[in-house]
Amino acid sequence: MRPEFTSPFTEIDRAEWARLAGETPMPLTEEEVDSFRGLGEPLDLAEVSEVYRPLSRLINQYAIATREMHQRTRGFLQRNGERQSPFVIGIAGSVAVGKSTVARILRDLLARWPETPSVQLVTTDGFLYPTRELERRGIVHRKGFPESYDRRALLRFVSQVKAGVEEVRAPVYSHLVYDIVPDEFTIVRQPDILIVEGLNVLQPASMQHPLAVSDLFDFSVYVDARVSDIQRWYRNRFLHLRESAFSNPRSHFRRFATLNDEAASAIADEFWNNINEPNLVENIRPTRARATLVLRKESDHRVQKVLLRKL
Ligand SMILES: Nc1ncnc2c1ncn2[C@@H]1O[C@H](COP(=O)(O)OP(=O)(O)O)[C@@H](O)[C@H]1O
Ligand SMILES: CC(C)(COP(=O)(O)O)[C@@H](O)C(=O)NCCC(=O)O
Repeated sequence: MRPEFTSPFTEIDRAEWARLAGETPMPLTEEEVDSFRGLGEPLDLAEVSEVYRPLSRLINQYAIATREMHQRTRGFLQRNGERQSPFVIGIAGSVAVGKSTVARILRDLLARWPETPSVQLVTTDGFLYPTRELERRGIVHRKGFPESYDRRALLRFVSQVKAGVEEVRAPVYSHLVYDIVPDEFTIVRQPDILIVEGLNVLQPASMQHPLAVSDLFDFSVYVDARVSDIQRWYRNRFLHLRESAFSNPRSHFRRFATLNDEAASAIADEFWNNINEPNLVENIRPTRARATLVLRKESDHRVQKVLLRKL
């Protein structure tokens, strides 16, 4: 008889999860929470305290345990002088699900633990091919799909940080001009924790790419929500961006700044239906089961359920 399929995750509801913060202090002020909040997200102190404080405690436990495992391995190899390699966290999920907010909160909370004062955050958009190269490959309308990234460069970058290279540079993407910024870099200098945030960070290895960046993660988070909710968040954010980013004369989307709600919603839905939802369904969501932990958001953006990998 075939064994029953069992979920690799333990499910924890919000109330139980909130209790798991234990004695972890709640160090953030209202102003700090404001500064992490993404456009259109109702993040507040209660959300940080009940969802992200327990998560920061759990990741701290993983970081301590991983450090000990590395020490034991170095002891076994009789290479005790070697440097401790950073703990690497991946954060995945759809466009407009709020990954950047989760990443910014974790960067701040994790840096408050005495074991990991230096936490650096990098988003994978810097590893998108520049528009010129997307054009050459005929994939301009596939931005955000796995093939639109220089996966080798991303893997090289994370490998070098993990190997303890003193200074490693990541290219920078501008949402405003919708392209890579020439000669601008984020410099990563031997952090205790590196957070890598992006749509496709949990993609598995393949014949063509035998090692994936996800193979270098010590912990990963998938930010999850219903597709219909994410579409609504995407549309609302697009409407909001008309008054801010799109009004900037340098914005790639400046032609949308003067559209009324109806016309702008139609454009947002077109982007969603042609690019972002297919990418979510075909590439991103299938990687959810590979995460260490899934944060499940309800339609008000609040996390109501946490899934933690048990196998
Ligand atoms: N067209 C745009 N112009 C300016 N900022 C944008 C644009 N699209 C997205 N952003 C910003 O870029 C960041 C990343 O967005 P996204 O990739 O959708 O991930 P997420 O919403 O999961 O953080 C967010 O802070 C978002 O507000
Ligand atoms: C830049 C992105 C591909 C996300 O990059 P990430 O940092 O998640 O790798 C995405 O936010 C985006 O702009 N997608 C293009 C389609 C759109 O504008 O909706």
